[in-house]
Amino acid sequence: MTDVVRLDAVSKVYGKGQGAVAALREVTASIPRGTFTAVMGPSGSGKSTFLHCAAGLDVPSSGSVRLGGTELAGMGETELTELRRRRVGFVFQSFNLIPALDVVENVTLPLRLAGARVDREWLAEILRRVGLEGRAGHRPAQLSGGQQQRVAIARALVTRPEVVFGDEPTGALDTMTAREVLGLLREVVESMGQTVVMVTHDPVAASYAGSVLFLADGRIVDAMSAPTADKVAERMTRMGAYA
Ligand SMILES: Nc1ncnc2c1ncn2[C@@H]1O[C@H](COP(=O)(O)OP(=O)(O)OP(=O)(O)O)[C@@H](O)[C@H]1O
Repeated sequence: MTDVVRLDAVSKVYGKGQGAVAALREVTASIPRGTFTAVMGPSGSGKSTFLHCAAGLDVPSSGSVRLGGTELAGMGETELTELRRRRVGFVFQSFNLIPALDVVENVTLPLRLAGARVDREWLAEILRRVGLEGRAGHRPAQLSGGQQQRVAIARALVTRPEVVFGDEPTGALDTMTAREVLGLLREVVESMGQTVVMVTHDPVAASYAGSVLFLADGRIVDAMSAPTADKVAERMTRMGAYA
């Protein structure tokens, strides 16, 4: 399997001198194509920093990040913006939809920002897959939280990105809706071959992934394949995450 994302000895230090915080310490990790990976760890362990460095949203202090074989180190802000727009999809906790735009306009926004044409067949297919075919003309305020997150997932998929990053994508949803959205993320991995990397606090959410990376104090301290919610919760407890 080819790696879509590869981090080699990535460190990230925030601040300088006495106030410096090492958020990542020499992290090496690879995410194979077509896999669903959850990133877990106690609060402050570096999960968001990992995601931001892997996605080109933040620049590591040292080390190498490669996305689909492209080295990110040394890229300027314009190049990174272009890369994020065309090759990466994002799903955030807070949906981040534009209230004045309807479903189709929100979903196709990344294409329009990138100056790319909208493939109507692909758009229809994505809307069908996320279960929004009847909602194309609705505004975000006319949709439930789960439906809004489905719009965000469709928007993340529309550019056919190499990887979709999720930052607590189910953090704002109730349990049932969260499970539906997690099921959908797993479905886009299994049936579309999409690669998904998701930061979560929730062992149940992590159990939808094919594997889990555990971060503690800026380091990857463990990995688990075929995770179950119980096994993940037990591992987190041993890390002192719930102390
Ligand atoms: N912009 C910043 N400036 C200074 N310190 C930062 C900054 N961003 C993160 N940190 C610090 O880096 C460390 C890792 O933060 P990060 O947000 O990656 O952890 P996390 O595991 O995602 O935490 P949480 O689960 O609470 O969201 C923490 O000690 C945090 O305080």
